[in-house]
Amino acid sequence: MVFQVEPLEQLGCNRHGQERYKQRLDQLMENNKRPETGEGVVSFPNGFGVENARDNDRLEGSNHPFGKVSSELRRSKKGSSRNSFSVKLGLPHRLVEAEQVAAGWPAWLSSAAGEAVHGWVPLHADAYEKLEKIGQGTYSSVFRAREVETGRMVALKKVRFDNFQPESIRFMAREIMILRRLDHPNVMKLEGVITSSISSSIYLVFEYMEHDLAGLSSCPYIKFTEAQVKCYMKQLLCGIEHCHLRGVMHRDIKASNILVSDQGILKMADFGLANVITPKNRHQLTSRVVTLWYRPPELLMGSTSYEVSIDIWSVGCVFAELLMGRPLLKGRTEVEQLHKIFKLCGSPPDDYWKKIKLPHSTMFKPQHHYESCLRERCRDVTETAVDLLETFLSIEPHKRGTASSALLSEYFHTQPYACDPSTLPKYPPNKEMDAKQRDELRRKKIGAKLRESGASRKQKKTRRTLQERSNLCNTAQKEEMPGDAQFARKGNHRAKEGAVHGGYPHLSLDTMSETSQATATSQGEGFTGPPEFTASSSFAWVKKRKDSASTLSYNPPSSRSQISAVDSASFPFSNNPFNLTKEGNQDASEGDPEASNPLLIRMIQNQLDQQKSSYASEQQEENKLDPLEFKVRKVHHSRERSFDFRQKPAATKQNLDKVEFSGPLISQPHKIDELLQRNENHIRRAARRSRFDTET
Ligand SMILES: Nc1ncnc2c1ncn2[C@@H]1O[C@H](COP(=O)(O)OP(=O)(O)OP(=O)(O)O)[C@@H](O)[C@H]1O
Repeated sequence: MVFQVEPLEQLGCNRHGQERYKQRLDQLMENNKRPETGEGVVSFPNGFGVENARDNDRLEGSNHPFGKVSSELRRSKKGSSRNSFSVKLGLPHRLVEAEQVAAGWPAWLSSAAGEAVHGWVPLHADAYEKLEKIGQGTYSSVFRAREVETGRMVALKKVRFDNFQPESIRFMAREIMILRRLDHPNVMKLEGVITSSISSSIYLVFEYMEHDLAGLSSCPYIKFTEAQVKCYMKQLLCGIEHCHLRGVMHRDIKASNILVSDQGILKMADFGLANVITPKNRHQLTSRVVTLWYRPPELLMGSTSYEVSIDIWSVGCVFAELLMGRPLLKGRTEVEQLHKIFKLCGSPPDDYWKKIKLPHSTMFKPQHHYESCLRERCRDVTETAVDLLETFLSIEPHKRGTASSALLSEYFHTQPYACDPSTLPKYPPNKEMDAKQRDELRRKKIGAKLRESGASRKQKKTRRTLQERSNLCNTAQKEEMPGDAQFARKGNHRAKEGAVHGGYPHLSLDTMSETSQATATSQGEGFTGPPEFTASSSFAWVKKRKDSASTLSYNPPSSRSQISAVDSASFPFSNNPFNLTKEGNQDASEGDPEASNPLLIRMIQNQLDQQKSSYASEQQEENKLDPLEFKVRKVHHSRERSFDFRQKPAATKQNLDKVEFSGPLISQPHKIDELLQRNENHIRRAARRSRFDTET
């Protein structure tokens, strides 16, 4: 039997992984000695990670410890992409699966995403001591852990699966494959994958990073010097340059996805939305990528044929955040985001609108031309920095330059130069999550002050009532589930997590009073999104929701909706069929004109519909080209995205299941968010279905 394996350097294994891998190979060779010679046979295909002829040549000629690349096998790579894994290995798919299962991979993983773990052996959970939770993403929870053997800290990203649907497994597989393709000091390295043949979960193992740029830049007592900003930007651009040169578009660059170690080393993380583009595989892409505040105008206008320049726009937003200490463009909806962009960067000239071939683009053309006010807004920033920022934030993608050209810009070649990462201060733990926690504490303090002053006697009464009910329900819970201590513990644990999340308090009965009050007092800049109702709270929630629903309903901060109303009202569209001017919306002066104009809602719906169909066609197109391109893209709406309707009380879910194509006049400003969110959920579901239809 011939075992085809990847050269270790292509696999990106760490030292321990490599040792384990070698041991495994020895074992395989031992078990498969040729009877006549007693020799084990291992050869190298041109497998995953070998991207070009230079790599192949290097490998073919090399005296690799395990053998040589077979040219024949390299040629066989041209087989159909769906079967490429087996073809590459020169083995029937079943045998490859069997081999992976023998190596310790669960069968479900091997059959759905064998290519991602090809050549690796799983790491063992008992090699790590899991510590506290340090991050929460849409599809994952991240934990700090200690490698038992070395005491080294690592981050374990636990990936959530949707009932083991192959698509959600492959979704994770794509992230793994992209991470394995990258190898750069400023890109997070995947060290291995923890799973076992009996386990139903998967952990990705990464080097532990103490901070992220969102947490650091929002910290009130941290003000970066110019040399420090240059140091971070230089590292970020080097990481991005590497990704782009390897054909990887990140598609979710934002301050919280840029991690920084205590040694000042910056690494790009979270490749969950990344995609590989090569001149050969140019196909339609989805425009529903990149977190709203960092999303470039062409995506907001529905482009499906964008390039790596979308990442450069996001880099510009991160750059501004580092310079100013707060996010630059904080839109609540796509329309508002685009409006903010035009107001800041200037609206594009007429010939831009003629040239661009974007669906509905003329709908977004402002009636009045906006001059850029970026320089005015960056009054305290040096000339070279604004020049670079202006380049990054060019409305026209080709004017943004590249990561390489940015690294050559004046900014990095004038004093003060970028400082050395090792000279950066050692900050206390500061992640986006910590910033949220700070926000939450601040809100609680304000709430406490209000209570003390007796200003919110009514609130106090409700809280007391809720607390009493909560106690009652806790008793009921205990009574109904005798001995189910684990359940109760889990509930408490989730509640604690909720408190840590700041903006997304998980409601469970024992914290209900606290979180509802936090929601009620969460006004002002710290808009962090509506509360999330967890499964752990559903038991008591079902019992009590009638009574407490009014207290627990979500009210977005009034200040934000006011800002939005002012901004949007002053944003006249040229093709103004909706009369979206200040005057035209005077009736709705209390709310967001977007929210109060059913025609605009329809316009947004049109855009969403269009995106939905382009998304579906992208999926079909991607499925044709690469069987592993399958995932439902995460729809990022900055902090709104934890709004999970599935976990809403049943009574409201019914209503929420309806799609509103042309809703009635909506008076509350926050309704537009719900409407958009609801429609997006429908789009996601529809896209999932369409992908399933294509796959089955
Ligand atoms: N290597 C690491 N070291 C320390 N913290 C990490 C590491 N990787 C991730 N985190 C933390 O966990 C959070 C979530 O991780 P990540 O962004 O990879 O997950 P995700 O599910 O893809 O999230 P999102 O929904 O934001 O895209 C990060 O914002 C970060 O704070």
